[in-house]
Amino acid sequence: APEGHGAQSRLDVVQARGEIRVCSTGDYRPFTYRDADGAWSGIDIDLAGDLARRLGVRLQLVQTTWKAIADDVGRKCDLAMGGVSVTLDRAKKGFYTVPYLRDGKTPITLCENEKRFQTLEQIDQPGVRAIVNPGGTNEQFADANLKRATIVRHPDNNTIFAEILAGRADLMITDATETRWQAKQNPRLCAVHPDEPFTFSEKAYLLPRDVVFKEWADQWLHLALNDGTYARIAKPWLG
Ligand SMILES: O=C(O)C(=O)C[C@]1(C(=O)O)C=C[C@@H](O)C=C1
Repeated sequence: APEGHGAQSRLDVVQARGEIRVCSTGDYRPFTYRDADGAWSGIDIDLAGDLARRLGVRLQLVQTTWKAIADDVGRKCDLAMGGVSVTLDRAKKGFYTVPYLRDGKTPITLCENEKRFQTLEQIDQPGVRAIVNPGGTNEQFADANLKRATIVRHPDNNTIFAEILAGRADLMITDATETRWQAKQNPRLCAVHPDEPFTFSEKAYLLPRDVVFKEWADQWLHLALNDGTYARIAKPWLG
């Protein structure tokens, strides 16, 4: 049957096409990164490779943004991978696989300021500049929790940490996994209590509303989590 046939699962569409299209933002290390030459890397890029291999199709990565990601799934691509948090709003538009990683929001700041920004009350003060990337759960968290501090919206998540290093922002509140990675790359940046973040969240892959496709993706991810594939792929990124 041709692509788009109503009763057909996307699982069949992808196999008939011989290619799976995976949306990713490419701006969120260590999950997904796209360099200036367009080359992709990251935990979820490697896992997308494993998924395609085990499904027996080619992998095509498709550029998306945090604002557009939930709408692009099912239109521009078959699923989205790359540090996507489970949110109940996105779950109204699509399905998620089982989760594969636990995370939560925590601050990252210059090491010399680490003691000043331990609690939300310390951070939410006049004169404190909290920088945030728009479109995802970081912005939602900042809008919901920062009433007195200044929220600096910075469109490019790849240069956001340089803004803190340059002194144009005091801190960012983002996922603990990202704060650990960025602090490792930049010795002047410190992750603030990344093992005790302010929130609980989980990472999973976002799919269209298609139970047959979700069933296969869940079985693949469950297997990868339990047969050593996930551990092997995540090790160089998560340490
Ligand atoms: O929106 C999500 O699901 C994310 O987890 C992505 C998100 C965000 O929350 O904005 C998380 C951390 C990165 O700094 C960039 C994007």
